[in-house]
Amino acid sequence: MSSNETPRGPVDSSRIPRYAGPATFARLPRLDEVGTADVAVVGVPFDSGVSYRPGARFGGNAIREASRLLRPYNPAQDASPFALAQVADGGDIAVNPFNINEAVDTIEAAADDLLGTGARLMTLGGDHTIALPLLRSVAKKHGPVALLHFDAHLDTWDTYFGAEYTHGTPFRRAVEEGILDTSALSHVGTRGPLYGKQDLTDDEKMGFGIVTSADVYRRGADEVADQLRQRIGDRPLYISIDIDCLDPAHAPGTGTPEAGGMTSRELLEILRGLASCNLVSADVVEVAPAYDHAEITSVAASHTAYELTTIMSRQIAAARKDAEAK
Ligand SMILES: N=C(N)NCCCC(=O)O
Ligand SMILES: [Zn+2]
Ligand SMILES: [Zn+2]
Repeated sequence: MSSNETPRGPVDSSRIPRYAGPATFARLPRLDEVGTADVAVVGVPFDSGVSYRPGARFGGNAIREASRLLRPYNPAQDASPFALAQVADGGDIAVNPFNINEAVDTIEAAADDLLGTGARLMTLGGDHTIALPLLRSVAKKHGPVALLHFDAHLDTWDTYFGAEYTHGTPFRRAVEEGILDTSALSHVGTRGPLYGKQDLTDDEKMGFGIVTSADVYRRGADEVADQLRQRIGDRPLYISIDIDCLDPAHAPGTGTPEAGGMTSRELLEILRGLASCNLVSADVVEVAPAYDHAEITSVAASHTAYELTTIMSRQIAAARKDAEAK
């Protein structure tokens, strides 16, 4: 979208019932309807990398369905994200469910194409395996990126059944490949049993700092966001959100649930506290609707993606304004 075009926003829910018609994220136009977008929301229906309950391949569409109730003005960030920039639903990246290596390559190539148009990506998973090809693509464009990883799990394990590409291993691969800025890596919401203490030592050696879910509870969202912001500075930032960072009470619909997690309020508040960071792309993964109830998980995921797209839209609009002033 050039600066003098008005973005095409969501369907007006005061005229067309929000439950009518096919679901796109937040009832936004499809990418093919607008040509190019500043932020492309893309589904990745892939869950062949999971170690426990399957079903995250249906996550993206569940999030789209739950996002019908999102409204165009976000008071928490005082912004109308879909008016500030063109946000559009790019549909799904169709990947091979029987061949993980091929799926990983397909995701990377599709992300290259989308990022090549100048869009930032808001990806809806899918299991956490998909973060690796997305990070590869983002790093090709921006160089090694800062990573903020919200998750109950570390996802820096080495292999499962000898497999390198799984939902428990994306960030170890990413560190090995040199696509992350190891001076700004953080896990948030970490908790639950590990295989051994070595998991933590390995993780620390890779450069990760950990904010546990208990830390979030004790210190509060604002203080946690302040600390993260300082660590990230103005580096290009990728945010990866495994919905199991939330307590199973807030996100039952996921494949590897762990007790003692963050509330959805804490997650949303931390994200809002990061609004000044240079967010280049993000994902929300591990929504498995078969274990969900009353769309609890997909509603939380849709609001999470809404905050993330709001951050991106605000930055795009601010950058445009700066460029125009010059
Ligand atoms: N990324 C997610 N959701 N889970 C990783 C858990 C890996 C394990 O079963 O040890
Ligand atoms: Zn997890
Ligand atoms: Zn994960």
